[in-house]
Amino acid sequence: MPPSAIPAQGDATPVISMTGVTFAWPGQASLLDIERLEIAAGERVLIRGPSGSGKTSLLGLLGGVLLPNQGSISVLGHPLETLGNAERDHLRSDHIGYIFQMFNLLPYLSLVENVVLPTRFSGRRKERALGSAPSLQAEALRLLEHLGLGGSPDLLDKPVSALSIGQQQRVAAARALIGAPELLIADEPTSALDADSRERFLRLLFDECAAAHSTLLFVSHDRSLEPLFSRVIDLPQLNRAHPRSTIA
Ligand SMILES: Nc1ncnc2c1ncn2[C@@H]1O[C@H](COP(=O)(O)OP(=O)(O)OP(=O)(O)O)[C@@H](O)[C@H]1O
Repeated sequence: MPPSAIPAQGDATPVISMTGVTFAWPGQASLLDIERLEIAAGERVLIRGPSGSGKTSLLGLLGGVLLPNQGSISVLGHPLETLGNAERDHLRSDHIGYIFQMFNLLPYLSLVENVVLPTRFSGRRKERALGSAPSLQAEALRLLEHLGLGGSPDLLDKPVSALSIGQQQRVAAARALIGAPELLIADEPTSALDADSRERFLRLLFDECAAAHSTLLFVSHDRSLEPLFSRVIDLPQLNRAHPRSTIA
């Protein structure tokens, strides 16, 4: 069954399931050795660990961009190792929204054009976005407004390169959320912000994830964020390749 035909999953199907996964970058020592990890639908999970502990690599594995040396990773009940490259691409674009570390916004596009981008690669997300709004533009504007970028038409006309880091982060969040993907993955998107802005952004993100029924996987080295999440996974503790004691 192609991933675009993945049926709606009940809450009992884990959004992510990893078993016996090992991963090393070519020519390097083992980076990840995870016996078991399961993330249920609706969880708000913080994956914490110091710089270099493998957080971004783990996200690459979960999105099927990297392949494990051993073990099995399932996303929405689909073992990634059973899918070809094109099927993994479909699974990713249809069901996963990303907020990247550096946001990866396209500077020559407007805010709204950046936000609707995932719907150009995923018919499913386009359909879902149009299910709740009269047009993709209207849905993009709704998300931008909910994430605190409404109010000023001047702002919407600016190139994204002229936005502050906090504003770019909100555009990146709206882009990840459009079309209500089941899984939202955020790779340390708040590290450039002060503590108040970080918490404000996270609360908006949580509200939007809840509205879209999206499970949130948020990666950070920042311990102060822990109380905000429903579950905290300490990567060095989970990881047999680099247990806590061996990482400075
Ligand atoms: N593209 C790559 N090619 C080769 N090795 C890499 C690559 N990306 C990461 N690594 C290696 O994997 C290790 C873990 O990197 P990773 O980015 O997964 O950690 P991280 O916990 O996300 O770090 P940070 O918090 O600094 O972003 C790095 O020390 C590096 O040696």
